[in-house]
Amino acid sequence: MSIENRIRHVRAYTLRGGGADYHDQDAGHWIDDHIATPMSVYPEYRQSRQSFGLNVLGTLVVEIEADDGTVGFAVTTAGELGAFIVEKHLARFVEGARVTDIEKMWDQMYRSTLFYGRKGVVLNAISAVDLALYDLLGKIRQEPVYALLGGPVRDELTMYATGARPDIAKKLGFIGGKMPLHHGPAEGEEGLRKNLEMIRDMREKVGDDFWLMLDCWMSLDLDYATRLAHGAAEYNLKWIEEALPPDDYWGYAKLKKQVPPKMLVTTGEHEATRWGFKLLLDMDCADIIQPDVGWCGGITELTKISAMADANGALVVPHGSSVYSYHFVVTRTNSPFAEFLMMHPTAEEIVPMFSPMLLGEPVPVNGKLKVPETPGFGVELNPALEKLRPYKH
Ligand SMILES: C[C@H](O)[C@H](O)CC(=O)C(=O)O
Ligand SMILES: [Mg+2]
Repeated sequence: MSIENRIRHVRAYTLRGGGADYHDQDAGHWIDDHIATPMSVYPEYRQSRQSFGLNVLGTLVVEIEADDGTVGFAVTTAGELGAFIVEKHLARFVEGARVTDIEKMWDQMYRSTLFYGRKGVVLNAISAVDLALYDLLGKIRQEPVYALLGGPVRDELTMYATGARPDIAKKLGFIGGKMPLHHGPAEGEEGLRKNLEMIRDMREKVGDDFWLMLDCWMSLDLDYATRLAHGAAEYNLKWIEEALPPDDYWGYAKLKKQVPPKMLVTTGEHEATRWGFKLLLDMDCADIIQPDVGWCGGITELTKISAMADANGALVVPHGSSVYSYHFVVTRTNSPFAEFLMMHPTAEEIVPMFSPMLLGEPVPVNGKLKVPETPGFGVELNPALEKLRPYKH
């Protein structure tokens, strides 16, 4: 095997049922239980995020095969739309290229999609190709991706858990627990009271020394977010996450100035590319930025985002992203811990974040995660799942 290997073929598939589209869960899951969203202004869309289409996309799987038969792959949220973009547009910049030339492929994918891309599904699709290229290069070089990124700066990752049960997360050894917010501004003062009551109740359950955080999933306005933050200070809330819509950079800049001392403002999971994150950083919108590695542009873009954040004194704690986050976080001092999304329906047990799609996906043990040393990202696509290939080029 040689780094002179060239890419023979790119294939894009779709899969349903959890996995990279982790919101695509069965009824009754904590992740779809009256969570505050930008759609909560409409009473008919308050109870379920699936009711307004949160799970419409499904998972995109990108496979990239080198001329020696080695196959790298990656998954993200982008479904059939992403499969079209990869097969009909992006594949041309990848097939025939040297497996090492990831920077050039990324640049061509990004520049060629500017007229309809820049963020959203197009960046999800570019991310999946980028991650599959890293997986392929790691497999060809017989090295884990973290070794391609300069090597680890720590032996294992410290993890916090996102889910409905921080009290159980504490028992499982996590460093902290992040809860979803349930009521948005349209649910008035009673909703605000219920939100604060939930934090108070959880603080009582977990005691003083455990981190408690709140994920607001873009649902608030500046006034409500400020009042919520000040109300939650009494319960020592560590951070308030994604309080405002992602385009409201001005609101985030004000919120960061208005929150109580010591409370952190975090955001960025729905942001993409170095330019999007440059706005967040230049405008001093957040203490911690949270790029999703499968949505922000992949590892190639995350290295740039991370360097910029480091120079601005901001931490980078990627949103979700499973192995794609773990391999990155272990290589960066300004990413001191990582997120684990509790995908068990009641958040009471640990199941792999992208379950059931990946084989070999690592999970935290006593709140610590060891990143696999196996080549590439160290996982395989579960062959028991029936994947579709809706477009062929
Ligand atoms: C729990 C949140 O609403 C969302 O589903 C996940 C998320 O934003 C996060 O993990 O962060
Ligand atoms: Mg979040």
